[in-house]
Amino acid sequence: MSIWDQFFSWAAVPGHIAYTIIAISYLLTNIFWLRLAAVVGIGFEIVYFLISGSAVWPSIAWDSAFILINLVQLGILLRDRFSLKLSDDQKAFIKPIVGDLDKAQVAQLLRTAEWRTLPAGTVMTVEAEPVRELTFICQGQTEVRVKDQLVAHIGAGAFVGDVSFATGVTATATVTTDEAVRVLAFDQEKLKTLCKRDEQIAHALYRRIGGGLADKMRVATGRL
Ligand SMILES: Nc1ncnc2c1ncn2[C@@H]1O[C@@H]2COP(=O)(O)O[C@H]2[C@H]1O
Repeated sequence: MSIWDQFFSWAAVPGHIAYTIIAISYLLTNIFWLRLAAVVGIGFEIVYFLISGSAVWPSIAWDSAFILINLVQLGILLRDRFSLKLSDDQKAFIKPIVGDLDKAQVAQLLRTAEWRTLPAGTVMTVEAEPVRELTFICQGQTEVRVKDQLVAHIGAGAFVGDVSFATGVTATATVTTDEAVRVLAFDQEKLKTLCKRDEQIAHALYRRIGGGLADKMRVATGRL
């Protein structure tokens, strides 16, 4: 049989399906759908090996191992996805941070954080002291003081502690709540560990922090 006859034969159909799905999986950025596509694609590849009469047992054994690895990871992702229980308010608050992360990644991200309501007058960071948390303000207003001078007010949608999180330095300002403030407080250490493990989460978070710092700079220079 010529190469073309082989390529267009019925026996090659599962192979074409397998490699098309695997190629599509390379284009996916959502880890859940990527793994699912990989399992389906590799499954078709095994069928292809079996019906094409060229059962290559070492390849089938390796394919089975790849499917098993992906199924275990899919199980973990599904467990994380189902563990995510958020009110509509909470979903709206975190939307700017999580972007288009998978639900399982959002659940992992939220495991490093705590929802809190801080009463008026709460000191969130003290200038020149270490910062333990990266705090995202969901509702309410805070004041930012440097050397006891008021330099800014920051509110919903902004981070407090972003400079120390990104650079590892002590607090550049003292931040105090002006009123009751609803926050999502991330443990910096846990968050850094998660960012090392998952580049997509790190990318989404640092993009948001970068955008927030640019906004703060624009406000600060606009006042000059
Ligand atoms: N000029 C400013 N405008 C807005 N926010 C600021 C300003 N200076 C400091 N901050 C915030 O105050 C925080 C104090 O802790 P960090 O230095 O980690 O991160 C700082 C910023 O989140």
